[in-house]
Amino acid sequence: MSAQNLLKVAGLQMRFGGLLAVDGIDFDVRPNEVFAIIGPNGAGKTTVFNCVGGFYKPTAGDIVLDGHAITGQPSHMVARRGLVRTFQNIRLFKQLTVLENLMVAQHLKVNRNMLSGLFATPGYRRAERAALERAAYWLDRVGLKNVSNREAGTLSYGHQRRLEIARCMITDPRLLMLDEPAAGLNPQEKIELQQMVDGLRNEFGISVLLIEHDMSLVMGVSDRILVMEHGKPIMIGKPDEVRNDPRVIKAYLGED
Ligand SMILES: Nc1ncnc2c1ncn2[C@@H]1O[C@H](COP(=O)(O)OP(=O)(O)OP(=O)(O)O)[C@@H](O)[C@H]1O
Repeated sequence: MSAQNLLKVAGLQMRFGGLLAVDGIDFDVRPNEVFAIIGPNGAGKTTVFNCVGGFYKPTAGDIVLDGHAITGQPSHMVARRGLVRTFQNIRLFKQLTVLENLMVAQHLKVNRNMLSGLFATPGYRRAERAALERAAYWLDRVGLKNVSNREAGTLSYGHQRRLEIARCMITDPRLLMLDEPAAGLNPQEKIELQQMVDGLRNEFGISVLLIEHDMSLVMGVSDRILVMEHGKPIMIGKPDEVRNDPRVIKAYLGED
């Protein structure tokens, strides 16, 4: 891997029948960087996310994570390489408790040996204890300690978003992909979300790839931003460059 990038996307294209939803998208995400993708509705942001995260197989292009080609690999494979994501429509195990959601996330990663689980070997019990400790740490870290035994589906929207992020972070990712994390949050929750993203990046050295419509969050948290329109790139730049670029203003406001 080049020290310059953790994720490299080149010539990405995704066609749905006659529709070119994404075409000619190139960008990289550097270590410890928050990189956002913005653009009007239907610009192709989610499609890029789904290609990078292993949910779609792109029609063309290359996706390289940490020096490994992951183009077209399924999401569980890219997750093993340290790329995890949240969803626009939150996807938790709603009938499980908050704590159970964090335990399940770890079992997918560490406990692949069913026999040791069945016979509760010392190694299994040790791993289970460690998993509980990690869950307790993350509950505390995202402010959900007091609701650890509540069913996830009964939490407020803001708390469900935090749990989704904790569930990603507990797997030790290198790249955290957040799909419209501010959707449905109130102004105070948005401020807390921005602080959380910033804090996670600083403390754990992760990179963050973000899709978001809330401009104050995007401008406040991102190092660089890719602006898309009709599946194509308009520009990549720092928040100030993007904010003042006439092409971006035109894409959002349309032509008179
Ligand atoms: N599975 C699919 N099958 C067919 N067309 C699709 C599919 N997914 C997305 N599209 C189309 O691709 C285009 C880009 O959609 P996409 O959801 O990626 O945009 P977006 O920028 O994420 O939009 P939004 O901000 O509204 O979420 C749209 O025209 C959409 O209708």
